[in-house]
Amino acid sequence: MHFYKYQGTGNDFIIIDDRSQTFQLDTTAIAQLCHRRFGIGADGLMLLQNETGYDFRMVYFNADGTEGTMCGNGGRCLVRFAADQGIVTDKAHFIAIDGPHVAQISTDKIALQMQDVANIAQHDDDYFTNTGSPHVVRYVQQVQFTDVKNIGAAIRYSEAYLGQNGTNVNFAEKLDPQTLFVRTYERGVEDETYSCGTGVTAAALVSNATKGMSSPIQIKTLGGELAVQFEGNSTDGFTQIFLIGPAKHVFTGEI
Ligand SMILES: N[C@H](CCC[C@H](N)C(=O)O)C(=O)O
Repeated sequence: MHFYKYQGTGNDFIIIDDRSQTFQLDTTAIAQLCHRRFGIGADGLMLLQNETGYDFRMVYFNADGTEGTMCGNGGRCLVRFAADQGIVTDKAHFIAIDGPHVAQISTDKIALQMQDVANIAQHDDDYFTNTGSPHVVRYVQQVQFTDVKNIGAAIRYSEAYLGQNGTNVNFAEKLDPQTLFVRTYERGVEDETYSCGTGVTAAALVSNATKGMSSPIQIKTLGGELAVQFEGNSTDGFTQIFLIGPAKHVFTGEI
């Protein structure tokens, strides 16, 4: 089986061209491929499939082999892959688990439109929203010293979020009026990743609602820089949300 490895701000993915729709691996086999010691190593695995009326369909599996909800960095990487394969040129229109998406393609960046976000909930000092995947946003003083893995896991498995199969957890620090530093514990990877697209999108929208930050918001992650652009506000809802940043081919291989 031929595979491609891509990364977007250090969130890394195995991509398989499944336009022939012959992919058959089960949860255990996908988890094995994503394993960093026994496999290729990745935060997730994606399939690019054909879909009538769209340029392609995005199918996304987490590193544990389970099918995930929307993945923003994965979406950006799959758009870059589609461009590299000649499936799209400067624009992409695809369908993912949370519905249709458009993306604009340039040499160094992919700007991916995310689903509209109607509301943000507050749970004690934390905020919760769904940007295609469920996300908690917690503000901390010095995010570089936060124990993301252990505190993230405690929130992810806490009673409050069991109902929606757990949640991803973002720790955010406002660095200046336009910039956030965000670190994310990812459900399905069950560890911190270098960056999470739906997560930084959630952190940006929550920061508009609670910290008065306006669009575009620059985001620093362990894997690099992203930007989130949007219209609207938490009262009327957010629309025209774009996640913008680099997405790159790393290598190609054969299993
Ligand atoms: N890394 C992804 C999010 C994956 C969400 C997944 N962990 C889940 O909750 O199913 C991103 O860039 O948006």
